Amino acid sequence: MSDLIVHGGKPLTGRLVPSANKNAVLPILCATLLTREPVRLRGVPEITDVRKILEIFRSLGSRVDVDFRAGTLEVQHDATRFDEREHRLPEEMRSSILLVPPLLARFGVARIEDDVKGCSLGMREIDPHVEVMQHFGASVERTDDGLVLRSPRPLGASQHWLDYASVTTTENFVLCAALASGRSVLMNAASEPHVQEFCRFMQQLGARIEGIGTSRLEVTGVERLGGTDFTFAEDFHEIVTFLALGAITGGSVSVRNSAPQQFPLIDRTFAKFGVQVRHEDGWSSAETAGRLKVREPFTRNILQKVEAAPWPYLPVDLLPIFVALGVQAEGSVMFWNKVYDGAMGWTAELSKFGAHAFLSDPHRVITFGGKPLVPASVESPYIIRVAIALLMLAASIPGHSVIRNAAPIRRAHPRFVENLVGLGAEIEWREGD
Ligand SMILES: CC(=O)N[C@H]1[C@@H](OP(=O)(O)OP(=O)(O)OC[C@H]2O[C@@H](n3ccc(=O)[nH]c3=O)[C@H](O)[C@@H]2O)O[C@H](CO)[C@@H](O)[C@@H]1O
Ligand SMILES: C=C(OP(=O)(O)O)C(=O)O
Repeated sequence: MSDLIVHGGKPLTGRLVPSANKNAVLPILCATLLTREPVRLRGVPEITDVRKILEIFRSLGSRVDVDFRAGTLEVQHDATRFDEREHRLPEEMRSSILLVPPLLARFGVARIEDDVKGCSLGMREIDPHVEVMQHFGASVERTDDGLVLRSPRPLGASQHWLDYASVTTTENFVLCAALASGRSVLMNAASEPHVQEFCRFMQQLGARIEGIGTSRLEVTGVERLGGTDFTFAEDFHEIVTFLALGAITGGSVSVRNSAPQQFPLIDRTFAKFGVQVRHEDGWSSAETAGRLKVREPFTRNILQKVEAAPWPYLPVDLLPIFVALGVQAEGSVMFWNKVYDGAMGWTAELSKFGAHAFLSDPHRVITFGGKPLVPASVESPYIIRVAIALLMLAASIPGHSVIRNAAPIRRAHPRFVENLVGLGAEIEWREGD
């Protein structure tokens, strides 16, 4: 178990360059398996999920040359082989499922393990993925510990309309369609910044994709994909995290941000807690005039609210970070997670800090913020941004707090503790059983 020990109450101040977005890096890594040509990636973060994917690449016989200090990765899958009886996809990460289309395209066979669940946010379905593979011509067989899929090569083109705008299902559709024979169309496609970044990478490999950033993606299959040299963009999750850490501790953090056009709704959400975000010359910063305070709506008798849903709504993964602001801000806010049915239960843990948060149903929680808080020892569920939300509160409360089981942070944020120490935090990892 990895715990975070925090001596809170210090304002965090300074400038930071964020890392790449795990949810762009992982599908892009999986996509490299579609080509036999060398691919060079820059800005590769040293996070556990990346290590797991590189490990499976090595075990498949691919060439992997990574330098995490420089952030560069050279990968080539020319001598790669896959045996469904021998190889297992990485566990405890959702992105494992993104290895399935490249395996089908290259070897005509793939496995989906029972454990491709990722963060414990509630039900994480595999049916939409299986349906996509079936539309492209795959057959599916259930085994004791997962599914085995087999498909013709090349895959046939597909016209498909998703039940909902699923991030990884959209990416899997594009991965299948890139080398399929003919024109494939996906309706109700996801359009998150990481989905767009992934599609741009696919274009660099030579994939023919139209409609990036919209809910209709059209992909015309090509015979083969080439190599490329690609630099990852900055992670909006990490930008928001550091801005929020500055605001909640009464400090001021500036974060490099090359895509402020993605931020208008995020900025308005910060403003609901009295935090003003500014974007200038490629940097974003957050300022608070005095205490955090919830902005009262003009409509009488309603609560201020933050709604999270598929893009272009506020991303659900950011919700815990705003819940932490809600706990510290004077006033009440309703948080509404429209995606997951089990992502809010962790808020019971907030009472250990002396906070008042009420779980109204599996999707909604109300914070009654601005109460005096005390340091505490709290337990994080296996949810990356919840570990961060608990840490934000610990950092804002004077005294000694412990976030038990904070290791999920390492799935997405490289050098997280080092970065916070650089901003003036007193925080360290404690490794235990
Ligand atoms: C590796 C990766 O990229 N993971 C992200 C990806 O996961 P992932 O692609 O697994 O998430 P999906 O978009 O498929 O949504 C997750 C679950 O939410 C439910 N659902 C979702 C949308 C909807 O309109 N209705 C609905 O019921 C479904 O049960 C679904 O299984 O997107 C999620 C939603 O942004 C993020 O939390 C994850 O961090
Ligand atoms: C929930 C997340 O990741 P995953 O889907 O891999 O669990 C996340 O990145 O916040």
